[in-house]
Amino acid sequence: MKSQDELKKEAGYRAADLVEDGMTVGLGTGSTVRYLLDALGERIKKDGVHFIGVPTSKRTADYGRELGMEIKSLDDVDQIDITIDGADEVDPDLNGIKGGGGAQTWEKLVATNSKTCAWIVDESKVVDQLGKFPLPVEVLAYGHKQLVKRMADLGYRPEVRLVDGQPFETDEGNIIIDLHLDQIDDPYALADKLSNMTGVVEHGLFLDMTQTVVIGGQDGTKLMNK
Ligand SMILES: O=C[C@H](O)[C@H](O)[C@H](O)COP(=O)(O)O
Repeated sequence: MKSQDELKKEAGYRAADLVEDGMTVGLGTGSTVRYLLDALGERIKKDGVHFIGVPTSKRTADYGRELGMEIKSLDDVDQIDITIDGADEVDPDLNGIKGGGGAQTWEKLVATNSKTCAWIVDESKVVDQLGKFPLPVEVLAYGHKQLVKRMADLGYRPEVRLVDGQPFETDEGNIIIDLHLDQIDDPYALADKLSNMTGVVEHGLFLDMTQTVVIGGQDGTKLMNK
């Protein structure tokens, strides 16, 4: 039986084949994406493939540069051909939850400016209904305690994400509130509600944003297409 990490690696390496010479590529964030970056780094060294990488976090930008990639900010490119990113949960409609690493705001910005998107996941992340994974919401630090109260009143079971007892800080200097919802019956309605809450920067519901999911599984790597 392969470990979850091996399945992430297989998905990441398979998705690296989606990148073609000369492309501008949105580079996601997380442990699965790290394998994608490794695979792309190998293609740069072995085949001399050249592409421009648009990172979705400082971590990805740093690691991409280390591997010899040309890295540009979203503001310095005209368009992105494909974005490849991880996900925390994916449902049969290819909607998903992202932000387990706190990077969902840049991830959504890069994804919405891409011609096409692909997610790379291990099979444990494919679910019938979204919501078991706590939904990450990036919020401004100022006033976040009031926002936590409002979310609690709405029954969202909010929890400020902590690292070593201190609030986790995103690349934009904001805070993450994780919502322990258990199940999300209407992701579109919830997305609207969260987007309309003052103080919310971006939530981790990614709806109708990806066309392909590359799934690393015990029986091999499979593709789900919209
Ligand atoms: O903020 C982080 C991202 O949305 C990640 O892509 C997501 O959390 C999946 O991460 P991993 O590949 O580490 O499970």
